[in-house]
Amino acid sequence: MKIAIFSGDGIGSEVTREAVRVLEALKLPGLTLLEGDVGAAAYHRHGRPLPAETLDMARVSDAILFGAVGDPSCDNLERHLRPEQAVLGLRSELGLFANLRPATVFAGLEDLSGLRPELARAIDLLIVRELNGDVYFGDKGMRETADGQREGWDMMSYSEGEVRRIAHSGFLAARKRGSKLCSVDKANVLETSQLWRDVMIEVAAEYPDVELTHMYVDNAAMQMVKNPGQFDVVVTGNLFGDILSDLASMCVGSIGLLASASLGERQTEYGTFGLYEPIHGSAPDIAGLGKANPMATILSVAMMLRHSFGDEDQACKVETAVARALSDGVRGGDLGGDLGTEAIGDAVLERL
Ligand SMILES: NC(=O)c1ccc[n+]([C@@H]2O[C@H](COP(=O)([O-])OP(=O)(O)OC[C@H]3O[C@@H](n4cnc5c(N)ncnc54)[C@H](O)[C@@H]3O)[C@@H](O)[C@H]2O)c1
Ligand SMILES: CC(C)[C@H](C(=O)O)[C@@H](O)C(=O)O
Ligand SMILES: [Mg+2]
Repeated sequence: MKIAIFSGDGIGSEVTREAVRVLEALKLPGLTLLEGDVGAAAYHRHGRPLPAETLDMARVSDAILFGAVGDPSCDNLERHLRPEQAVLGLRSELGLFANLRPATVFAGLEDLSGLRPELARAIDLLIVRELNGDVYFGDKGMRETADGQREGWDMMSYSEGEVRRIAHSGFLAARKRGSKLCSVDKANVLETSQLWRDVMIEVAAEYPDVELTHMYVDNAAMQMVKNPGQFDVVVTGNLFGDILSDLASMCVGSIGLLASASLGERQTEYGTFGLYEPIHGSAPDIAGLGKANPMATILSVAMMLRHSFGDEDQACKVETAVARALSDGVRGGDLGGDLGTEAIGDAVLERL
């Protein structure tokens, strides 16, 4: 089994290093790790954030472990050269349209949530975020209006087929959990969302065992803080899912804890091909200081074991080691403690 490691920029390489230590400690038979350049690192070395060699490496791998991309020094480059294009390019080139972002409160962390402990305790939700469409991938540009002002524009759209396939991902995920699916949109204002809602209702007919509800995204943000325990699976578009998942992360305590899996249709001999990454970014404010919490990336390895290698036992082993570390009081700066990235990695490894 081949895993491509794309650690990227900022804390990306720091957190990925710890996740790779965990992966190696599992001694999976026939494991081969490949390393590729992405993001600002790739731009400086190859002139592009997603070099052809990296994409080729992704294509011959069974799964990808991704750190993070983004560097303030690149924020004024032409858009196609910016580091973020690496992760966007991998998602679209590899057809990884279903992004699973689970958010659950770990025992002992209720007091560290941004919410009151009694609200936080009930959080056990999964955001299913569409990843290949929406305003992210529409035409965009800068132009000049008739009265000589600069105008930025981005086209938002979803085709019926794009909504249908993520609807199935949402319903199937709900069926494996509490059978409740909340579709989040902005159908009161956007045609893109009206189509989204119509298609969700059509697909619901195939899943009579799953309860489908709808919520506008502004209300969903409010409800996530008011009563997050009401959510089981949330299915939503690319932009709303991006925002709601960062919100959910603080409801469970820290963005340093939220893992993700990005899946498509490709099957390998081991399972579903996927890209696994923490939901956070390259955190330039703490990059190079050894302060980042690597748990989100380590938990992404667990998701990889589950989805791409069908190894539920090893996935649970990794998740249990992280949960034990947290219940034993292992805390990085993001959770009010003072342990560094490597010490947190050590703590998880000791509990594997
Ligand atoms: N998938 C990705 O590669 C990805 C995701 C999000 C943002 N980004 C990029 O990352 C760069 C920085 O973005 P941002 O600052 O908006 O978001 P960010 O997620 O990088 O950081 C937000 C805040 O959370 C903190 N934080 C994030 N991860 C942490 C961790 N593991 N441990 C402790 N603290 C952590 C940071 O220090 C910062 O204060 C930008 O270039 C952005 O485009 C990349
Ligand atoms: C870096 C950026 C393109 C990315 C996104 O918006 O999808 C990030 O915020 C994420 O959540 O993975
Ligand atoms: Mg994001």
